[in-house]
Amino acid sequence: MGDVAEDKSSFYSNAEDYWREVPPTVDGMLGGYGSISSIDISGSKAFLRKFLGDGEGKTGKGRALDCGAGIGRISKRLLLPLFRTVDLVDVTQEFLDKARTFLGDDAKRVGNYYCCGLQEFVPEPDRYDVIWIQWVIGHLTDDHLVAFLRRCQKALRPAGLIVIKDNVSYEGVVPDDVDSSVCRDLDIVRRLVGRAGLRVVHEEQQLNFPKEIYQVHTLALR
Ligand SMILES: C[S@@+](CC[C@H](N)C(=O)[O-])C[C@H]1O[C@@H](n2cnc3c(N)ncnc32)[C@H](O)[C@@H]1O
Repeated sequence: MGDVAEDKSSFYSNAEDYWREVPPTVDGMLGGYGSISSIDISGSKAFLRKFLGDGEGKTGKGRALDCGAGIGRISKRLLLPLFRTVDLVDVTQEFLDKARTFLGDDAKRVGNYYCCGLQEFVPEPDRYDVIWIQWVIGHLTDDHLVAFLRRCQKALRPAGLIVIKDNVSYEGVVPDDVDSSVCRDLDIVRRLVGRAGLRVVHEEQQLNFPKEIYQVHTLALR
């Protein structure tokens, strides 16, 4: 990832400082683009439905993990409607506190709220049917992302699936000094996924997002 994250500790602490100041709202989660949340969720639902079901080789609907969950925007409208139980992990405690009310009645079906950076988080082995990682990989260094994906693979149930949905740059690694993150191009993301020993089993571009923002791609991994 070059120089950007050479000083790893400030790369992470600057991001934590940034997110601590962001309001715990859908708009806050999406950098002022709260209005695209419905399109995002509809696209994700259609993507995930291709894999879920009861037959041989289908992904189960028991338990999902929402990574970099924030206030639970994705848990509320995508994961809790599809899975019996959902765990949330995020580095910002205030967002997880907000999730408890934001998720309403369905908060009953949240198993755990883990306040932890993904660079340190160890999901329990053999636990999840789906591990959803959206708009957060840019906060991890290359090595930490690869290591996290490896731990995620161990945490999957049979026929389980890891999904990365994130911004992709046109070319190379584009740093964002405001929130202390990077945006990688699709080839770089695919290479890191390969280094983690995972295979891309399906890939789509999210359509109908505003033209001025990064392209967003969704990758299903096993
Ligand atoms: C752009 S928001 C996306 C939230 C959610 N995934 C969504 O799409 O609504 C990024 C989230 O990542 C969290 N975050 C930032 N760095 C993190 C890290 N190293 N580990 C875990 N979460 C992190 C922030 O607290 C914030 O909730």
